[in-house]
Amino acid sequence: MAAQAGPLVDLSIDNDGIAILTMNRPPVNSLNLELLEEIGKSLDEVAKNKTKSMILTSSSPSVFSAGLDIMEMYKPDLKRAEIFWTTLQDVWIKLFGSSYITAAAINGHAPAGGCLLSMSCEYRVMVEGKYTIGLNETALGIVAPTWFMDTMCHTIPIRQAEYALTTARMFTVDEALQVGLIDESASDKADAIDKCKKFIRKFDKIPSLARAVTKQKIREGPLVRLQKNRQQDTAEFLGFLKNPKIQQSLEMYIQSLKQKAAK
Ligand SMILES: CCCCCCCCCCCC/C=C/CC(=O)SCCNC(=O)CCNC(=O)[C@H](O)C(C)(C)COP(=O)(O)OP(=O)(O)OC[C@H]1O[C@@H](n2cnc3c(N)ncnc32)[C@H](O)[C@@H]1OP(=O)(O)O
Repeated sequence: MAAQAGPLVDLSIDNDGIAILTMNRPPVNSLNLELLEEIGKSLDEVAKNKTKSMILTSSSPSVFSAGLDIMEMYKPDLKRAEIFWTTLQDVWIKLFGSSYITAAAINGHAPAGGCLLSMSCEYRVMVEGKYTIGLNETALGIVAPTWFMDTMCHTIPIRQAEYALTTARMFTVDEALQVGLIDESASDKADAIDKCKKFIRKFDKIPSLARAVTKQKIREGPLVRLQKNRQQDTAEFLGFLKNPKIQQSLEMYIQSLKQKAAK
């Protein structure tokens, strides 16, 4: 993978007071420990500055995020893997549980962890094109953690979520729109950001405390479930990494990605 140039995230505040958080880890914004740490710090910054809303997007022209960095899971140093996993949990808790308004301008592919980040926002606009979005873990021979599943069940009907999760379904933009996995499509990134801003402006006349408490209450179930089971969730992840069959599946998957990239 190409060497990193520049910061892993960019956090800017526009004239309307909306924070734009841009992931910037070329080539595909795969979520390694350092990127997750930077996303976490930016989410803290947005919360601390009492910014009213945030739009999550990517600097890549074709990938929102490729999900978790497979190299964090392949033959890992277990101490780092533990920190990696707890950092991912923290990012999800901060984003899914945030009191400020969140929207994702999905300007490219959003598999697995990329889909999770976007589903953790309150609104999703995806750029039209040959991009796909979904939780594809079972195709890799791995099982999405319960909180990934909860997040999907919070986004689309449970029957559709079960079908999508078990079949590792990657949705096209039109299919995602039809099932409600995304809320709108857009012609390009600028249009996606505009549409996210239009969503954010819907709250101009809604008292912010009432909005925030309502959001937190409706999201309470999945959040409490992870908070109560964090250690077990981490232990399951580490146990999974120690399983030779899983390591073999990951190795084959990495090879297939590399072969595809070399074509
Ligand atoms: C059995 C019971 C167990 C019970 C307990 C379970 C508990 C454990 C839970 C564990 C859960 C773990 C959860 C994981 C969630 C994830 O997020 S896994 C990651 C899944 N992601 C993917 O599958 C995406 C793979 N990537 C792609 O499909 C494509 O790259 C793309 C569509 C995103 C973009 O395509 P394109 O623009 O054509 O780029 P490429 O040429 O494919 O890639 C460029 C470059 O990037 C490397 N790469 C791509 N994705 C990743 C990644 N996710 N991680 C690391 N690296 C990645 C790719 O290999 C290329 O590298 P090189 O240039 O060849 O070096």
